[in-house]
Formats: sequence, structure tokens, C-alpha cells
Amino acid sequence: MKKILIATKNKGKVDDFRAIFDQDRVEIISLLDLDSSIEDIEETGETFSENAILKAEGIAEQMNLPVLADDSGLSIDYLDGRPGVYSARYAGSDKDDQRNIEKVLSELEGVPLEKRGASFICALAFAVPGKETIVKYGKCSGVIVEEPIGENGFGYDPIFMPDGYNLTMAQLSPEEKGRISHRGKALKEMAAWLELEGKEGFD
Ligand SMILES: O=c1[nH]c(=O)c2ncn([C@@H]3O[C@H](COP(=O)(O)OP(=O)(O)OP(=O)(O)O)[C@@H](O)[C@H]3O)c2[nH]1
Ligand SMILES: [Mg+2]
Repeated sequence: MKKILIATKNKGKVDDFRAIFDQDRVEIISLLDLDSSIEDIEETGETFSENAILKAEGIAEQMNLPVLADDSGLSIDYLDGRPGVYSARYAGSDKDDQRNIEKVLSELEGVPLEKRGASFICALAFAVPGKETIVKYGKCSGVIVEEPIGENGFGYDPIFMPDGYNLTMAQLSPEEKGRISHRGKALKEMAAWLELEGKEGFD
């Protein structure tokens, strides 16, 4: 079985990736499965792609293995694109999903639905030691609802309703989220590129 290392410590992302890949063919491992001697990579970039490259190359170099890294976030129209690259730590350095949601909802209080447009964005970087890193993107557009609904997913999923749905992302099954999400789309692009280039792919 193929193994893919994802340079993340976010369990929600790992579960998303597991739902997207065929689990009989690909084993997903993440930094949560490795020992803690791996140095944390600081996300000092100003864009999703800069941070995704930093994480993928930083871990690929330390491990001497091909690595995928995802840098992602929520861009809200009414907030001029915030929280953006700061999505994980929007309400403080402890990366508390609940507090992040509360902060967004309070900033959007009284804002009507037609002005609550938002998109999840994902930059996915694939780094192979000694080779040029590849980056692919995915976007999923929708609206921010007024109250959190649903138990699945992570982050802002309970307040994000994707276009064409009457359910929040947290009410979708992991497989359905994988089909429409920013992460699922970026991964599909990456898989197609690797196939096209005849590279050793991951599915
Ligand atoms: O509701 C959500 N559904 C998603 O599908 C999703 N994807 C990203 N996000 C938000 O954006 C941050 C990423 O920041 P991020 O890329 O730096 O990752 P992270 O710091 O959580 O983990 P790591 O991968 O860096 O270890 C996350 O924490 C979330 O707040 C999402 N929220
Ligand atoms: Mg991060």
C-alpha cells in the first residue's frame, strides 16, 4: 500500500484527506503519527501558497520523503477577505475553533445573507527532495450562516453553507465534503497533474 505523508498537525485535515483517498490503496500519515523530534515549521508567508510550500519543503527536507502540505482558510467578502491566512488563529494563538466561529459571527452580526458570501481556499503543495515543488489550488464558495449547525468536519464548517446546498459543511458526510471542498478540488488537480506528467502519483 502507498504511504503519503501530510505535513499537518490538524486532525480535521487528516480526516478530510482520509475521506478523499481510497483507503484500501493509500495510507495517510501525518505529523501527528510521527515522533515529536520534527521541528515545527513557522507559517511566515503572506499567502496560502507561500505557507503551503514552507510546510511541504520544510518537512520533506527533514524527513527526506515526498510530502504534501495544505495551507487553507476562510475568506469572507464582508470582512475584506479575513480571516484568510490567519484562519486557524483568528481568535488567538490557541487555535480554538469555537472561539474563531464566535468571533466571525459577532463581526457579521446584523449583516444580511446576501452580504455574507465567503470562500474556503486551499493551496496544496507537493515537495519531493531535490525537485521543484508543485502547488495546486481549490476553492469552495458559499455563505456564512447565523448559527453553527452540524457535527462533522472542523474549523468553520458549522457556519459555512456551500453554494447549492441547504446544509452546512458540518452536516455533509466526509465523502460529500471531499467531493466539493477546496481541499478535495486541490487534491484532484494535483492528482491529475501527476498523472499527466507521468510522475509517481499517489492514487
Ligand atoms: O471549517 C473549515 N473547514 C475546512 O475544510 C477548513 N480548511 C481550513 N480551515 C480553516 O483554516 C485553518 C487552516 O490553517 P492552516 O492551513 O495553517 O492549518 P492548521 O494550522 O490548522 O494546521 P497545519 O496544517 O498548519 O498543521 C484551519 O485551522 C481552519 O480554521 C477550515 N475550516
Ligand atoms: Mg497552520
